[in-house]
Amino acid sequence: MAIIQFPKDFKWGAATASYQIEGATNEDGRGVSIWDTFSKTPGKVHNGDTGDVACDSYHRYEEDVKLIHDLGADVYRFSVAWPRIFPNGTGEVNQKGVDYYHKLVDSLLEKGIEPMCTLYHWDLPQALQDKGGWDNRETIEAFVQYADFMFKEFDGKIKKWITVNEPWCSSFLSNYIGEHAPGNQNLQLATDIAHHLLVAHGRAVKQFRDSNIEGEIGYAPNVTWFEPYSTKQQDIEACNRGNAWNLEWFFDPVFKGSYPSFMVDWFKEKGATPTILDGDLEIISQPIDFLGINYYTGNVGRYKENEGLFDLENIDMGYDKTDIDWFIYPEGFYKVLVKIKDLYGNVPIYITENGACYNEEPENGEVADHKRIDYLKTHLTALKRSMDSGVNVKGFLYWSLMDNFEWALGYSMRFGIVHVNYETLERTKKDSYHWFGETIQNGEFTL
Ligand SMILES: CCOCCOc1ccc(-c2cn(C[C@@H]3NC[C@@H](O)[C@H]3O)nn2)cc1
Repeated sequence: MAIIQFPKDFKWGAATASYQIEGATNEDGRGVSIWDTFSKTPGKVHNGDTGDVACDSYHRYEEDVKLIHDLGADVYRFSVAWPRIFPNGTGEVNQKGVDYYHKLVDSLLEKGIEPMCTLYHWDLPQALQDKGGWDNRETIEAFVQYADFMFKEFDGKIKKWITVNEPWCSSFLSNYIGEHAPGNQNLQLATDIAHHLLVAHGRAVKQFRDSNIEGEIGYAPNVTWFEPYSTKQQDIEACNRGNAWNLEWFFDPVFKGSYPSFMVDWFKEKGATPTILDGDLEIISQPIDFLGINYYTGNVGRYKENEGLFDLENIDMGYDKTDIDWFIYPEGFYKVLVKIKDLYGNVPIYITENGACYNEEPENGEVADHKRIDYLKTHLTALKRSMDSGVNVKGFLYWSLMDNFEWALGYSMRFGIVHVNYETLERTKKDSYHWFGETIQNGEFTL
């Protein structure tokens, strides 16, 4: 039996996001977000689910902070709903929204839990979307105003800031694939939105530096891993393209100040070129203090002409899948982290999301989610392998603290280590919660 041990100063925690857990979408002056609009559009979200109630964390945050404390977490990652602060995206501040986040943050600090705050986790004010959303560069200005307000309002309380969560999801998944809000399907639009999200990130980092705010700032891109089916150059190059859509496309501009040329050429062939203004890449490549990494799944890929955007087909190798139909592929977690180190050096990394979807319900007040424990064991082992290979990982935040609104899949998919009964809103600690808590306490686990 192998023991997997983590450094004594390794930070452990869990993550959530505003639209997925808060509810109270029409309370205390909150403005409408694009996910309120999208979830209320027939056919967009499973079962017509919306975030109107979600986990009702807006009213139950003290109970949730106790769950985080009882877990033994060092850090809690949450996101701020931009429309709670600026209901119209810009202009007048909604003090009741600000007050809510002070109560949440104060409750965390009182229990010795470090808040890690994501500024943009997809709930863009609808008022900004009505003016073009992230396709309109004015939204960048609005984001900088929002970020600047939050930096100064919470200076000294929040010391780990994340500008943008998973820009690939907010650009390509939301505006090319069309599965997330606002649901466009246009590659040029998505490419420009991806660029504007990166500019917004860089502008917020510069504002943070210029304002001498205490703490650290980064962003949290999502990554996946395509392992070439064979050593054939076509398979290797197809997988490189698939990986680069999440990796190099969103990392090169930040760490190298340029887009990856092999992908620029590929997108050009597909009719899409990012609209870059003078100074954009200089702004985007503002140095960051840490990198958030979100990893869930990977797979084996093979070249197939005209398959998808990258002539890349997924091969079903028969790997086990979670209940959201994603392959369980911890090897990919190890490989993508080593590739990040090799490409971008040793920037401090926090795993800001990693988790498994399993939909067990409580029986006699318990949830025997042992497959989620197995997922955690294999992925934490892959993570430690990367650390032993020199990757500078500082912490791990499980996605998610509790079951919540899983975007287009609504409440049908459960990632939580705490079960939520959406009828009663009762929380039930799952077996994985207890296993994770022991791992945090011991700083190790046995494979
Ligand atoms: C090629 C076709 O693809 C169609 C679907 O493509 C994807 C890709 C990725 C996702 C996805 C969902 N999550 C979990 C969330 N991360 C942030 C947090 O809010 C979690 O709820 N991460 N990635 C969904 C769909």
